[in-house]
Amino acid sequence: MTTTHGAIPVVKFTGAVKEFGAVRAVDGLDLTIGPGERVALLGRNGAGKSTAIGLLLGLDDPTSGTVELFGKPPSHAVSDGRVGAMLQDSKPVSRVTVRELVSFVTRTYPDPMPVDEALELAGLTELAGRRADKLSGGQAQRVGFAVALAGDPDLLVLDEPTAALDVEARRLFWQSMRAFTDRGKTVLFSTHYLEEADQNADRIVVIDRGQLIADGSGADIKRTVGSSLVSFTVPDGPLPDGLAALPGVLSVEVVDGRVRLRTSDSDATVGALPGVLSPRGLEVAPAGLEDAFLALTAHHSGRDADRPLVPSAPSASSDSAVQTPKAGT
Ligand SMILES: Nc1ncnc2c1ncn2[C@@H]1O[C@H](COP(=O)(O)OP(=O)(O)OP(=O)(O)O)[C@@H](O)[C@H]1O
Repeated sequence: MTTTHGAIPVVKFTGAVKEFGAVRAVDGLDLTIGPGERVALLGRNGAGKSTAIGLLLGLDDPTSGTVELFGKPPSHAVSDGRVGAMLQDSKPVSRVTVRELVSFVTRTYPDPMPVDEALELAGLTELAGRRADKLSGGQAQRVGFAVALAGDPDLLVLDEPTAALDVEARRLFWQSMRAFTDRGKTVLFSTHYLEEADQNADRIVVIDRGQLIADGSGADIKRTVGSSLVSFTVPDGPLPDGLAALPGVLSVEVVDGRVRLRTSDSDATVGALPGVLSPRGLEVAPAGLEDAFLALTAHHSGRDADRPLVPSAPSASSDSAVQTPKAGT
C-alpha cells in the first residue's frame, strides 16, 4: 500500500481529530503516505477533505492526535520549502505578469524550480507575459499550480486542482503530475471527479464524516464493493419482490427507468433473473468507481444499511486489499 517500508513517511496522520465547536470535521484519521505516491482524497461535500488538508499544511492544529510531514510538524516542512500547495480559495495578485509572479515566489525558496520549468509544467509558457489578475478561471488555476511548484517541493498538496480546467488543460495537468511523481515526488489531491482519480491516482483514500472508510487502488475499491452492475428495464408496474435476494446481489436501485443490480457474481444473478421477471435490454458491466464510492459512503452514513457492502476486514496478508476500517462506526 504505502511505499515507506521503514523510511520516514512523507505524510503521517495519527489519530488526528479536528473539531469546530460541535462539528468533528476530522475524526480519528490514521493515514500514512510514502514518497512517489499519487494519492487521491475522495469524499462527499463536507466529508472533511479540506480540513484534513489544512491540518496537513499546518494551517490548523489538530484538536487531538498528530499530523507530521517528513517526520516533523507540518510548519517545519512548509518553512523548509518541502511542500507546495494549491488551495481552493487562492486570490489573484494584481498588476504583475504571470512570469513576474512565479519568479517572485521562486525567490522565496532555498532551492526553487527554474521559472521556465514551473511555467511549462503548469502549461503557462504562452501566457507568461499576461497579467496574472486578467486571466480566465482555468488559466488562474494553472497559475496557482505554477506557484505550488515554484519551490520544487517534495510534496504537492492540491485541493480540487482541476475544478476549472477544460479537457485539454486537464490532460496536460495530469501529464505534469506523472512527470512530477516519476521524480520520486509525492502528490496528494482532493477531487470530486472520480474517473480522474481512478485514472491518475495510484492510491485512493475515501473519507466520510472525517473518518477513513477505504484506502487502496481504484481497482481494489471497485472490487471490494462488488464487481459488476447488471441493468435492465422491466415492463411498467411495480418491481417484483425477490430481486435483492437473487444470488450475488448486493443492492438494488432504479435509475432513469433502469433497474441496476450491483452484484458480486453477475453470472449467477443473470441466470436467476428469469425466475423473477423478464428483463429487457439486459446489460452487464464492471462497476465503476462512482458506484463503489456511492456504495461506500451510503453504507457508512447508514443510508444503505440493509446489506453490508464493505467486507468487515481486509486480508492482512494482501498488499492490494482495500482497507475499510470501522465502516459504519
Ligand atoms: N472553520 C470552520 N468552522 C466550522 N465548521 C467548519 C469549518 N471548516 C469546516 N467546517 C465543517 O467541517 C466539515 C468538513 O468540512 P470540509 O470543508 O473539510 O469538507 P470537504 O470534504 O472539503 O467538503 P467539500 O467537498 O464541500 O469542499 C463540514 O461539516 C464543514 O461545515
